[in-house]
Amino acid sequence: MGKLRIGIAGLGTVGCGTLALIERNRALIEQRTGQTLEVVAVCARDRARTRPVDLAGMRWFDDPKALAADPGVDVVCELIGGSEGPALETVREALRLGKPVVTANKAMLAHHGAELARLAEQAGVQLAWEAAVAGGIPIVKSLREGLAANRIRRVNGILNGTSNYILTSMRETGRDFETVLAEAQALGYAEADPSFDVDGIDAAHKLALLASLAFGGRPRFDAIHVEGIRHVAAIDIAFAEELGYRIKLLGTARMTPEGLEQRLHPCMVAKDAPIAQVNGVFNGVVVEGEDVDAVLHEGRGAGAGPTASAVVADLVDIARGTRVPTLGVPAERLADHPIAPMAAHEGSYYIRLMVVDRSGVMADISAVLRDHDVSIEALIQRSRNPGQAVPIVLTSHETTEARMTAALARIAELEVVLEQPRMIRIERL
Ligand SMILES: NC(=O)c1ccc[n+]([C@@H]2O[C@H](COP(=O)([O-])OP(=O)(O)OC[C@H]3O[C@@H](n4cnc5c(N)ncnc54)[C@H](O)[C@@H]3O)[C@@H](O)[C@H]2O)c1
Ligand SMILES: N[C@@H](CCO)C(=O)O
Ligand code: NA
Repeated sequence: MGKLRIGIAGLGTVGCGTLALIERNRALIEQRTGQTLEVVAVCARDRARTRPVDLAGMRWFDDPKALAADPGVDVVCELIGGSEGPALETVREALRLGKPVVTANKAMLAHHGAELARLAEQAGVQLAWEAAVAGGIPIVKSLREGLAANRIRRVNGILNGTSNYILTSMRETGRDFETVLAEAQALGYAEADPSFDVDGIDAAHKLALLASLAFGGRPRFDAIHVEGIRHVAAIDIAFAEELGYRIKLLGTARMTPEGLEQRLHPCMVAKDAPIAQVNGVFNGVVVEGEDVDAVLHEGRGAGAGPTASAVVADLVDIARGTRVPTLGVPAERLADHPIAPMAAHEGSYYIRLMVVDRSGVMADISAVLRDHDVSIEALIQRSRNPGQAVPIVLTSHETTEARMTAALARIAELEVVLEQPRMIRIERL
């Protein structure tokens, strides 16, 4: 039986999960590939650390580039993380030496995907990255292979397990943001720097990659409008519930007459929309193809097991000799699409204002909205607390982002408005 000799760089949540899965499903994988997957070399920062896996018989490296260069390693798993530095150097080195690479590193691919795809294709080897987007959901395979016949209309996704876990837990248990974030970190869901999770950066990395697969362009992280969940307050979660919505950190990519629209921000989605039922660490991605129509993908988006499932599936592909262009089209044929400006976005909005409770306030606010041609769909102003701060919540009919942001800037200047207005876009799915 043939043997695939694997080097694993990075022995954290994903690296140890991968080692454990290869060990546990050895016989199954041999049956499916006709090959033995054998981890022969490993690398991490701290050799002395206690780990939940047995490293006996594996060569140890302190330097991941040296692991990549080991002549006894046929395929390199980069499970270190970070868009630059050791992860990127290790992948470049492996590809330069003509070795296939498996990575879970969406940050690196969002910034250097086109260059690395070119290197892999020049070397004639696979650069596989199923684990980088939506953990255990085979979304890369789905878009790149299963839906390859379709012109894609739109991709919508909950792409960060940590922030979905936080939003779900805040809604269901009323616990505060910091407590739930600490729990997600302890469960191995969060990035090394958790602000990547809560500020939307991690999900935007993934959106750039899905948009690349869906529309055949080079990944453009810099072109994404990104907002995280720090400003989503318990009061907004409660008002959303009352209005028939759930708040989700959602990524959207679609082609518009102005160019490729890519945005990643909290959204209100109808409570009964399938994506509104995607809770906790689960991710959900809806791909709309012209021929297939909407395809919903759902599964665990983070954690050792689901992520290792994707890493090992990529190793199975490599053992089988599968050859697919890294980003779905050959690297030299990746397009450079024009980017639709966020100001051109059209949609409905939820607005929350904290105002002084006194007569004439509503008239002032309505006048500004009227002057900016923004029409109100619904309004909630319930509590009476004369002279004190009270919330006013309104939802708008369809308008443009340009009109809404101009109106909000003006509203923020009104003397009766006590805090920065809060705005959450409403997404119709
Ligand atoms: N944790 C998840 O649920 C998850 C899911 C999907 C993708 N990812 C991605 O997988 C990668 C790894 O994530 P993780 O959660 O396992 O991280 P982690 O922090 O648990 O582990 C990182 C590992 O890399 C090692 N490392 C760091 N710098 C190094 C260096 N200079 N040289 C050698 N080793 C070094 C560390 O020692 C550690 O063993 C990241 O790209 C992450 O974005 C993580
Ligand atoms: N930190 C990421 C890991 C999976 O990519 C998340 O929470 O989704
Ligand atoms: Na995946």
